[in-house]
Amino acid sequence: MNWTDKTWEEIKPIYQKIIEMPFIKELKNGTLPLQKFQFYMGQDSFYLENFARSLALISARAQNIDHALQFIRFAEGAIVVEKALHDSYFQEYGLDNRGNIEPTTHHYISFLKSTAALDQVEIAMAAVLPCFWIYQEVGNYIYNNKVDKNNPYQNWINTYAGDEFEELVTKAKNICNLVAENCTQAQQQKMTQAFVTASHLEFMFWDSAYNFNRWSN
Ligand SMILES: Cc1ncc(C[n+]2csc(CCO)c2C)c(N)n1
Repeated sequence: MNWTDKTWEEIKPIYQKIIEMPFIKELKNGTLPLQKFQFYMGQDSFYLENFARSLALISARAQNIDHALQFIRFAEGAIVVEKALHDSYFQEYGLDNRGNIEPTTHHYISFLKSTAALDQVEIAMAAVLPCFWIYQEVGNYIYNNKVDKNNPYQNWINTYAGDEFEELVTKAKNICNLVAENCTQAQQQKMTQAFVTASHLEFMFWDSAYNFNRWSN
């Protein structure tokens, strides 16, 4: 079994918890209160900016020039998604500014940036993979189980459904499998641990938006 298939097995319980969480259920049904989505969008703007910085760092540290090219393209993609938030979705969903970096966002972006800067680059590649892969799975889940044609969040949901995004995720997975082949068992385990941590943080990111977790409430 390749590294990605093995690793997905590890996070299946986390993924299941994500699919069942109220944020995702209500996003799928179109009943998510607007304020919770606004909180999420504001935090996601910080996340995307710093996710892109982490990807650019990974690109700079990648040993293989094709991987460097791919990661710098991922970084560009994340900045483009952030710009789409600021330039169109903020207005569409009535948000005038992104607010402050709240605890879970702070935790997640600190984890990504420190991993990208200080850990072995293969571990950093594993740490950013759940961002792609979980969104693809959740996007497909929402798309395949949609209930209401007039979901107010449909435009945003569409960002993560579709073939173009799927291609991106396949590229990210393939790179992880290729680099894992040249890692020792111990290094592969560290890659898996980074993937699991990021998956927990993906759960927390939605959960914290649903509960408006702030430094001070
Ligand atoms: C907390 C959080 N995690 C993952 C994504 C998804 N995502 C953001 S950018 C990108 C790839 C673009 O190169 C993907 C898949 C998100 N929006 N917010």
